Amino acid sequence: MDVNVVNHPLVATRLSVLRDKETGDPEFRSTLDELTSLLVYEASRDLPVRVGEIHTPVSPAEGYQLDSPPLLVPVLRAGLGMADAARRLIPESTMGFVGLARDEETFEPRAYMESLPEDLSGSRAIVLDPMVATGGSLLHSCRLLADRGCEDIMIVCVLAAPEGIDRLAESGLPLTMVTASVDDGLNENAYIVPGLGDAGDRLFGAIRRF
Ligand SMILES: O=P(O)(O)OC[C@H]1O[C@H](OP(=O)(O)OP(=O)(O)O)[C@H](O)[C@@H]1O
Ligand SMILES: O=c1cc[nH]c(=O)[nH]1
Ligand SMILES: [Mg+2]
Repeated sequence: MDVNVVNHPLVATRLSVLRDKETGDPEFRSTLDELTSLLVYEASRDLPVRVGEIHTPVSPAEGYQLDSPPLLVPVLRAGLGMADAARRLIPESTMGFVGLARDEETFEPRAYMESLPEDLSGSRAIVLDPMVATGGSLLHSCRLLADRGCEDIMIVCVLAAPEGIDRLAESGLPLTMVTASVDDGLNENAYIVPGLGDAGDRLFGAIRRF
């Protein structure tokens, strides 16, 4: 699996704000929004374009449109914190949703929602989730897309653990990844180290679900 770790001063500074435990929830939300714009800019670099003629006020010129814009798929909850920025950057996109909550004893994802097009034959998708820890949640999400025929799945995340990357790479699914950092690994609670804590809780508050 191709993993693009975006090496850029603006990415590094925003990631540091997200990592800092002193960063409050409103700043966490706005900084994740900014960082997502930078990551999606990178992720969309190779999207195919169609060339046609447009007219400036002065003369004809070459114009470009995205050819088959991607399906954006935020993984609830935390991926919702990336959804607005991604859609702002690619307004031609459509959006589907997957809802998962990791069982904090087994570390396996529990699915509670999916809203995706039935047929994704030949299409591409950009999956949004700030955290790839064990990789279980992203594996589940990407399988849903591949089972519908999606042939090109790009994961855009903020942090990925090597364990999660290995699991995704071994899946045989058509995946690539854009991330701000590959961190050291997982602790005994399967949290990313050094990480940034629980992204969903920092965006939306801690709630007990099961
Ligand atoms: O790689 P994994 O080990 O599966 O862990 C990563 C998942 O955990 C977090 O979501 P969580 O389950 O906490 O749900 P939330 O976004 O609603 O908080 C995160 O946003 C990922 O979806
Ligand atoms: O470090 C982690 C691991 C899973 N989910 C998170 O939000 N953070
Ligand atoms: Mg969470």
